Amino acid sequence: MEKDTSFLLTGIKFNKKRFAGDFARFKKRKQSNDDGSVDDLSYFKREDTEAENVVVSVNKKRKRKTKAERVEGFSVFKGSDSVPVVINEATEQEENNQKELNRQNERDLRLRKKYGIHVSGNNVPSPLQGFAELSTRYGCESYLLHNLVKLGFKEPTPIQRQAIPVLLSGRECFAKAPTGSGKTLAFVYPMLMKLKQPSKDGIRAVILCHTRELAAQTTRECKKMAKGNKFRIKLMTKELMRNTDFTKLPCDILVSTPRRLQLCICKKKKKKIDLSRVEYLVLDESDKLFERSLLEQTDSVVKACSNPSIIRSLFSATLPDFVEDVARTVMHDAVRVIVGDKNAASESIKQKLIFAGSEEGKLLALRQSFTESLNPPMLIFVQSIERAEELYGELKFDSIRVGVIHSNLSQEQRENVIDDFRAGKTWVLIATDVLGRGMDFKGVKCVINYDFPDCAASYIHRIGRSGRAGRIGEAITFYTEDDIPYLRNIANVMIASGCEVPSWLIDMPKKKWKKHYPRRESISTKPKDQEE
Ligand SMILES: Nc1ncnc2c1ncn2[C@@H]1O[C@H](COP(=O)(O)OP(=O)(O)OP(=O)(O)O)[C@@H](O)[C@H]1O
Repeated sequence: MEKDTSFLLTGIKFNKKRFAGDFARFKKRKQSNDDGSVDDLSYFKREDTEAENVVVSVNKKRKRKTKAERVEGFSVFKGSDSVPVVINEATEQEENNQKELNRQNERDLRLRKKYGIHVSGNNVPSPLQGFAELSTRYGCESYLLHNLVKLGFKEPTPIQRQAIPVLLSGRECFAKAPTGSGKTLAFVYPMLMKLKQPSKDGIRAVILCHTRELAAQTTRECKKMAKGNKFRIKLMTKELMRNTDFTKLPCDILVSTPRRLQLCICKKKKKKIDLSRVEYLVLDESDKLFERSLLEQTDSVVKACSNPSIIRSLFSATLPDFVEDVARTVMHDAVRVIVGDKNAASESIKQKLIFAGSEEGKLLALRQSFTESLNPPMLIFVQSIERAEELYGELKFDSIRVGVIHSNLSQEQRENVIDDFRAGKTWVLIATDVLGRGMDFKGVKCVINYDFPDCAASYIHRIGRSGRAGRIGEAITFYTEDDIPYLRNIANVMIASGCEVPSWLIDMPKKKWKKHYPRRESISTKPKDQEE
């Protein structure tokens, strides 16, 4: 990674667009300084006079009251000492404004408390009371409101209530909200509102997702929300990468993985992608994008988005301290929005831990749970590609419609597996962590962590594939002797999400959780001497 990335530098550039008022004042001072004209002096004089008048207005307040007459809302002063009239009016106005501001602040506090929204930052915009405010407060176009109705969304979710106004007011934002709580809409909707119309100015918005599957899903969601407008919303596919002259690509919003976009940034001069006009950049699953495996690629993209007025936002269901630190240092006047407890999973998921003893025990427990109550669609997570194939090999001969997905499959195979699962052709999908984040399979009722997750964040995201959009979900996590030292970390998440946890688990010593991928015996019911 380069040392002085623009991600670091753009954070401290002066945003002329956002601070247009200040910029104009500054420019005026500077101009007058340059030519030393009278304008220069009058600028300061005007300020001085105002200050003087404020003092006068305070001193003469009582006197003026008796001399004032009200004519259609204007105060008219008789006599020569009527100069401070405007100031007095202004003071009253200021007091009223302050009172209204206080009332608004109280309303905001109540609303935030009701929905578990925590914010920090300067002058955080009020949360939305309902979707109707998008129109009354922000002049949202009717096609967008119409799309909300078509999608059946009646009320904004807590993250939408707060993050949408933040982004609409042109502020950068880093946000954490539970899995399945509608973060996609929280960043896509304000983006569409701000972009207003398609334009020929090149790519104006970029959404980065950590996997192709999530990028494809986000593109689809984006198109659904933009229906009725002619925005060109493109998914960066292999084909697009290979065959496109990006200088001619009609595109308003681009959704991509960091890897693919980085390759297009590095292309030969003529055909390389230009991100210098990007006005909105979203890093979805931002903590994943900042992990070592993706950091360099993510950084290249952020750096290429060099527009000084860019609005960047980071979203995830987990927000580790290091991401907060990055956000605080590099983002400009950002607002932090946290919904719920910082280390909690979605509260609509019933979480269970099952001691399986050994690897063999896990397979028995899984088959047992299928015979007792198979509750499809269901996701089963394992820790490696190899183990995903092994488990698939075991289950495909059972009378269950089972599929498997991991990063060794071709893109087409991955797409087919996802389509089959969405269409109900497969009931149980075995997956590695490639599917652990962001994917929205509405009906998933149960997630099984066949292999213990490698960290608390991965646990929160995996089980968050169930219990989405307020639905009830169930998460079962198998553990063996190898996993016991890490149980306490899961217990912490369970407690934070309001689940009951046995007291012996709470009494366990805390262990710093490095990546936990123990070597496990292969998944097989074949007697050991028959294994190849
Ligand atoms: N206001 C709303 N009312 C009802 N459903 C909604 C609303 N907003 C979004 N949804 C639905 O909620 C589901 C989850 O949304 P989304 O995928 O954006 O969640 P997320 O917070 O990004 O989850 P994750 O952290 O797992 O990525 C989707 O099916 C979406 O259509």
